[in-house]
Amino acid sequence: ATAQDPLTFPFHDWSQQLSPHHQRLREADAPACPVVSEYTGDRLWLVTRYATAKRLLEDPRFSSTAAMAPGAPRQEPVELRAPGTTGDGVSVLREAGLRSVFTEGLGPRAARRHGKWLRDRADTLLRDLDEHGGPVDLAADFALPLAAAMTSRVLLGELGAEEVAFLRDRTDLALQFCGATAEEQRGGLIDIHRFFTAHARRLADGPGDHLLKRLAEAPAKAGPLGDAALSEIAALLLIAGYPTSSGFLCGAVITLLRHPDTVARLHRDPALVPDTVEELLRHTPLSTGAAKRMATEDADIDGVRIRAGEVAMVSLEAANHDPDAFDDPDSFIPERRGPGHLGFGHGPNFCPGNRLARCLIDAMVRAVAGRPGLRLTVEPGEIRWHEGLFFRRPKAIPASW
Ligand code: HEM
Ligand SMILES: CC[C@@H]1NC(=O)[C@H](Cc2c[nH]c3ccccc23)NC1=O
Repeated sequence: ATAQDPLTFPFHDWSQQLSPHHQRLREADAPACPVVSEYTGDRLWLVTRYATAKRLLEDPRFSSTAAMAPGAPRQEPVELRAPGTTGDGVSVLREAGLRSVFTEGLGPRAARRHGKWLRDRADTLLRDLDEHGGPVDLAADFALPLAAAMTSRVLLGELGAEEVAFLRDRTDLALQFCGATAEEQRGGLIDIHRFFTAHARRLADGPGDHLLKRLAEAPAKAGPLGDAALSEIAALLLIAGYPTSSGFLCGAVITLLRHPDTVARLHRDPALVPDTVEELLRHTPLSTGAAKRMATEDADIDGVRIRAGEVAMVSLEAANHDPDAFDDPDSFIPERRGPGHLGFGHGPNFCPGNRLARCLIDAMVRAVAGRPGLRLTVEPGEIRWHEGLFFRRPKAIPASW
């Protein structure tokens, strides 16, 4: 690939097998390589090296908000914004002066508050499967219900099973590279916006102590949140919190079951759980796209000139498998020492849900380690994946004891 004949992006690596392009680009002489969006024709830069990724993500000249603005060069087929919305819930929170309520509601105290019932729920789901016996699908019957329970009780308030199914279907439709027309994808975004226009206030006023309620009740700068802002924020909690945690949890279950020796060690020594959670976040690929930042002025990244208005993307999965940062990167080694992973990004847009996400993954790991002997009943390469999703998710995880 050269600047005259750049690679198209994304690389269509819908399973946990990263595209060989990532390694090729990491080893290329340029720390940022030109790619072209397969869907928009936009020219974009792609960073795959760990060191360059960190420098770019902490550089204030590169803005995530600017990369989301209408008309910005983009990787995705359609702009992630329903008509009549800003499509930028993070800025809606900031302008309402609610960033601190938001990060507090996702912070260590919230993770401790929810940790107990999350562990109980993970354990109950797995125990019921164990007692039921026979082959199980650890996606539909374990990981997805656990991620849905977290999304409902911690983020959005008591969603019914059919509401969860509707929202999962709509986010899958909206957040994919291929598999739907642009019109259908815009329809998915509109359906999500319509759902929260109709239900955000009811959810906020409903039972439970969830983040949407705390945000609706917080004294905001310009008075309490209006319905439009509340529904944008609810859509942000869904889009940022649900396809990510459900896809990641499924992927992490597969990574764990591919390493039964680690599961056996965790059963003997639960002190290894936190390191296992971090190594799952480094090793398990989630996004098939990349974190994007627009240069707000001409900037030089490790010798590559990125001009103002151009968009540079970081493949966090490629960076997390960079051999210059992690020895033997494709091996799953919970005890490994080394730099921090980029599974939650890095810099000003570091995932504000990271504590809660770690708590969810921890609950899953403890439940699986509590019932050793659970194993995949298919080869990892035979697992089928939802093709085209921004956030990888398997169609099923066939397993048995
Ligand atoms: C395993 C689960 C999760 C993973 C792996 C994950 C990972 C990430 C990553 C890598 C980013 C940075 C994207 C970028 O740099 O452009 C991010 C951003 C974000 N995440 Fe998470 N996330 C997870 C769960 C959650 C949850 C449960 C929430 C709760 C609402 C959440 C809320 C957000 C928000 C609001 C942002 C945007 C932050 C900003 O742009 O300033 N995430 N997440
Ligand atoms: C259009 C493609 C889509 N656009 C994004 O900005 C995110 C950035 C990102 C990378 N890993 C994550 C994990 C959780 C939440 C967000 C991200 N990735 C995408 O694939």
